[in-house]
Amino acid sequence: MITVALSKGRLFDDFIKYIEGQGLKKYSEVLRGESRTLFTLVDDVRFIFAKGPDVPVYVERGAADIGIVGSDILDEEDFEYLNVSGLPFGRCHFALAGPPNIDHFNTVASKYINIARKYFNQEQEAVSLIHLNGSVELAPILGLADGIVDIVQTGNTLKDNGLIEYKKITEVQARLIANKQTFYTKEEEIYKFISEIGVIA
Ligand SMILES: Nc1ncnc2c1ncn2[C@@H]1O[C@H](COP(=O)(O)OP(=O)(O)OP(=O)(O)O)[C@@H](O)[C@H]1O
Ligand SMILES: O=P(O)(O)OC[C@H]1O[C@H](OP(=O)(O)OP(=O)(O)O)[C@H](O)[C@@H]1O
Repeated sequence: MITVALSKGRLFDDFIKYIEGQGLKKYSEVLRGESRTLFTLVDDVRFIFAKGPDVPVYVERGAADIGIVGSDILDEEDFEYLNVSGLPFGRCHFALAGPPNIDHFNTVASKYINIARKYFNQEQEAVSLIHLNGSVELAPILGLADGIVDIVQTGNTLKDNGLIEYKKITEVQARLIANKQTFYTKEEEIYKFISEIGVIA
């Protein structure tokens, strides 16, 4: 048996649509179930449903063999895992954003403090960072910060809150990661699953 950690939330819906597109009803029908159970078994594949930032934790420690998670999470924290492949969903990007007419960002709020720090270090800009857990668009509106570093997909959240994008920082997409040991010790089962879902290792 192999264990696959799926991120709950947006990527979960995207993953189901993706495997439906691959004609894999045996997985999608079970995953679409209404139950509150946090794991399910299909043949010899056990799926677990975790919060996005916890997926690499399960994979790093071998509690899961495979994880499907946003690259934003992998870039924000350091984990040990095998980067097997990008997946064709969950595409968005990180941006520096703020109200119009900002000349210089002295303070920036973000849920992704390490990505923001790395970006400003690269730009050689001294910026004071404020960590928030979400709804970061509020920070410049309330004067808590001059701007934000956040994920942008449609751009609607920025627009609806009167903010504009100043700089695209980096692309984000879903990724398939694997545990560094079990990728080899369970090679056959893992290869069967990832080829079934259309990922070439
Ligand atoms: N518009 C988007 N905003 C945020 N994340 C997105 C977006 N589009 C795709 N993603 C991907 O989806 C993942 C987050 O999905 P989720 O629905 O769990 O959001 P969340 O806001 O981080 O979770 P929570 O609501 O539990 O705080 C991200 O890690 C990212 O890879
Ligand atoms: O460009 P858009 O399509 O509008 O998507 C981007 C928005 O979605 C995410 O927020 P989320 O809904 O996850 O809530 P959060 O702010 O609590 O993280 C992200 O932080 C932006 O606010």
